[in-house]
Amino acid sequence: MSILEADSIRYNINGRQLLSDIYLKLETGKVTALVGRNGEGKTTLFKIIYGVLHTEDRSVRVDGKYPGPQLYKVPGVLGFLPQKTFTPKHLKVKNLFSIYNLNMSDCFADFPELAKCVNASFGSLSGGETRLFEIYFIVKSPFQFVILDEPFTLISPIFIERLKAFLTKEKANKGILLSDHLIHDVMDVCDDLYLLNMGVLKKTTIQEIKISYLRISE
Ligand SMILES: Nc1ncnc2c1ncn2[C@@H]1O[C@H](COP(=O)(O)OP(=O)(O)OP(=O)(O)O)[C@@H](O)[C@H]1O
Repeated sequence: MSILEADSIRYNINGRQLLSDIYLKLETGKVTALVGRNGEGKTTLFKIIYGVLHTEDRSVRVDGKYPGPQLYKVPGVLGFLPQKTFTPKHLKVKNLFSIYNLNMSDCFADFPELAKCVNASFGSLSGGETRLFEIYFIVKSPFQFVILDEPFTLISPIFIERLKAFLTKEKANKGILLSDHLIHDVMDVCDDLYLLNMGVLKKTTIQEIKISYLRISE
């Protein structure tokens, strides 16, 4: 098992303390979820952990060692799915599988509805198809950990169900950190759950989220 710990993270934006003294732990074999309302700083925290956004106060350890501030430069440790698409539109889907060195049949076994896209150029796909392929490429790439920023958003219900099954299977090989506003889908797949509220990150439970965040009383 491997552990990634993000510790002592603070970040100020326009004089406002967006993140204060954050501690977050990821483990391989688990899906860890981060929930919080719009603008709470979830994406900002992801970018800081990944190393593309600088802050003076940041400590990220992988198995107790410090790989350096730009984790994205360290091979095989951490992959990141941003909210916006990042794949060049002119590339054909089948060529992307070659670039990522991934097997198309494996992908279409998990997502049969995507098989029809194999000869299409990436730019001609629907928003949901685009998103699923990018999630697939990041999750299947040889990283110990992956961060998925809003993987369920923009995806149709059938694809969400397939994606949840896929993530539940793939966590056997890696640690997955995700955030999404589709809280019920998040709760279906997560093993560990954190709530980001007013700059403070707190480990929580599904029960607590239902009561305090979704206002569902049972
Ligand atoms: N480059 C920037 N310049 C100024 N403000 C920014 C910048 N990037 C983010 N912010 C602000 O920082 C806050 C946190 O943004 P962030 O995108 O991290 O939130 P989030 O929790 O991911 O939100 P959402 O759930 O809507 O995606 C927001 O108030 C946002 O407007």
